[in-house]
Amino acid sequence: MIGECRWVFQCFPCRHWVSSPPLRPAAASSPGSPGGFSPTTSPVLSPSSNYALTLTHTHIHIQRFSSRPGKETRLLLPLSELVGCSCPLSPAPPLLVLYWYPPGKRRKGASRRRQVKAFLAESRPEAERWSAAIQCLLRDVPITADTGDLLPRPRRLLLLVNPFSGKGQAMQWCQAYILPMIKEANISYNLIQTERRNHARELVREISLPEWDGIIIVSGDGLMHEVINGLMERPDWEKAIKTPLGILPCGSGNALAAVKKRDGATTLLLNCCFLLCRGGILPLDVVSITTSPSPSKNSRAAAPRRLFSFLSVAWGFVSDVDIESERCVYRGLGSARFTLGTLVRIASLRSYKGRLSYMPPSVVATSSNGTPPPRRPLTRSITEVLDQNQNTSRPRPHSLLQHSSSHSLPPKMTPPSFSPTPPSSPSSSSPDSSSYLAPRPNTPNSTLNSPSFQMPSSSFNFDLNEPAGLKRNRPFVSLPFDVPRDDLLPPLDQPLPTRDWVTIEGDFVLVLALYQSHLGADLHAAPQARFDDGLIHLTFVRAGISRTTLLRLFFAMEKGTHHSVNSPYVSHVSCKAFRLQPLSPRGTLTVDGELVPYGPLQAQVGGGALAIYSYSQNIYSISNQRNFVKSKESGLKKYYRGLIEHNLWIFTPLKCYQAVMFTGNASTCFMQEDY
Ligand SMILES: Nc1ncnc2c1ncn2[C@@H]1O[C@H](COP(=O)(O)OP(=O)(O)OP(=O)(O)O)[C@@H](O)[C@H]1O
Repeated sequence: MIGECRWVFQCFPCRHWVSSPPLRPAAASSPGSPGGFSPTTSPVLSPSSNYALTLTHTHIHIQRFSSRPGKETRLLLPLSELVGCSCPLSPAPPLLVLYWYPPGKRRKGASRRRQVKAFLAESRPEAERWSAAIQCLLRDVPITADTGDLLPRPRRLLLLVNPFSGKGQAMQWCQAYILPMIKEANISYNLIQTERRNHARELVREISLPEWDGIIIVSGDGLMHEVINGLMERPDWEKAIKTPLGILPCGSGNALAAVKKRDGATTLLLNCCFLLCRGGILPLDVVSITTSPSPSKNSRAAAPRRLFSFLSVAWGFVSDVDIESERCVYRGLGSARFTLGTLVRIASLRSYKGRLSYMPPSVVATSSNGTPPPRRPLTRSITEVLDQNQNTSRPRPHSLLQHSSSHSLPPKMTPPSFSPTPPSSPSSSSPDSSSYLAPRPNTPNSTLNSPSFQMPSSSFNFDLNEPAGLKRNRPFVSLPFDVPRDDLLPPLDQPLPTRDWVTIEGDFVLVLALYQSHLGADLHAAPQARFDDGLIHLTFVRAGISRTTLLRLFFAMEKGTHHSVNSPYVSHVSCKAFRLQPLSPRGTLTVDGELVPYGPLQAQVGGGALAIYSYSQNIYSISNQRNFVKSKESGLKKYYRGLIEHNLWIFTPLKCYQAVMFTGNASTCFMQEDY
């Protein structure tokens, strides 16, 4: 690509430039130019401030010449750290202005630092050609002879700002960080402040989507949830859901935007804004959720509700903390509200009766031609296991459903006992029933053999058969448009299939289904999760866990090391679909942190069929690139050698600039006045 444009940008060998006559300083400092250079900030031309610039696919190579031999300096400016460039309009001098955001030093709270470098070109067309070439490289557009004329149009983004998210600083942060960077990246935008709950949802239901290259949520995860559901409520949902969405984190949880624990709030924001400007887009799983009907007098509303989720379903401890800490008194604390809420809830720990069923991923693994393989006949292996169990003198399971009370920790258990046959109905799980399923730690589709799993207290039955639920034959929820059906799930009020499902019943402290790696900026709750891995990552904690272990679990979750917390009460499994049936009369259920009607709920991951595209990028790759540039090898020589050896460096000088570099102060001042 770069090779093609050699003739566009005349190539001068460095020797030629060095011998060229000295530059005239007047043009750059002419008073009254839009740049607004004041006499104090005028660039001072001196032989020591002459630069040669070279553009490659990956870097801008800046060489500073000196009249004293051996005093030349070089700077490699990775394009991956550049947010954009510009060429101020006439009558400003012919400048090439680069907006550079190198990552901060590796210490807590370090942020990208904004640096502006401005170079004076020989003529305006040259400065414009440089600017066009750099913009093309930043947007992965091939450089051609017409590059200057055929620059892709600037991206247009719709920014939706919730002024009340987090500590209520979203608009302030917009002005201070987001809008300046977006302008520097040559992005045009419309900013709308939401006025009420569901405002964003209504907006995205109505807007003309082709006008926008993306919708950016400047808020917490709640607004993202609204936007996704607004898109899914459109008649053209299939196309609408492909609209790139981005989140610039200004909420208190900021799970989707979370990248690194050590990032402070504004650091995270700057990193996300930078990635947004660079436009990396990744697919993101969407999970289809069916909840119980809202408790409403309206009979039409008495059908199960369908909604779409990008982050989590929580029941028990996690949803309690989330909802309780939303009170005004906690709000001002920002993300610390979750820490305080956790401590308060641990002090008064509750447990809830319920039944959790899930379908392990192996059941729906697709064959090479894309069709699901025939389901494995699990019943056979169950029978085998049951036969084995009948021959052993194992104790019978002792259900806790009778003697544990909701909203309180169960009393000390009597030793567990096990029974060989599965329960056929919820009532059969009583201790008096003789039909129990023996725990089967090694059944093929069970995750009981996962390292994190150990047989817990006697409070759970493991059941691959459907525990009969309510058999009312209510018609399934009618959807506004033909949104995709859940192919792995029957309607919520009908029993689950009798095979392929694992069911756990008993007292839970929490059930958390997460499809992203983070539950909050500092809760790395599913470290194995990837944006589009097509999996739901379930964590459930059973009653009986001590407060200390629970606290240890949450502390470990901050670093994502909680899978190594060894407790028989804690389990981590992955699945494609799950159903949760709370049996305690009261409790809270949240989807993406938003309260949903309390009652049975089921979910299925959309996989490739239902994926939104999120403006995000693996930030690690960017930092790795930087590490490579600043690798332990010191000195540019070694770096060049490394690049050449790795075939990454294409040294194609486009133009050796006769340029003036402003001092740090002058260029900063220029940029501030330019806004
Ligand atoms: N102008 C508004 N006034 C009141 N509520 C709003 C407004 N705009 C959006 N909302 C609602 O506020 C709720 C919380 O917003 P959001 O999730 O974005 O912030 P947060 O709760 O601080 O962040 P997080 O979800 O990351 O903890 C959402 O349910 C959203 O629907």
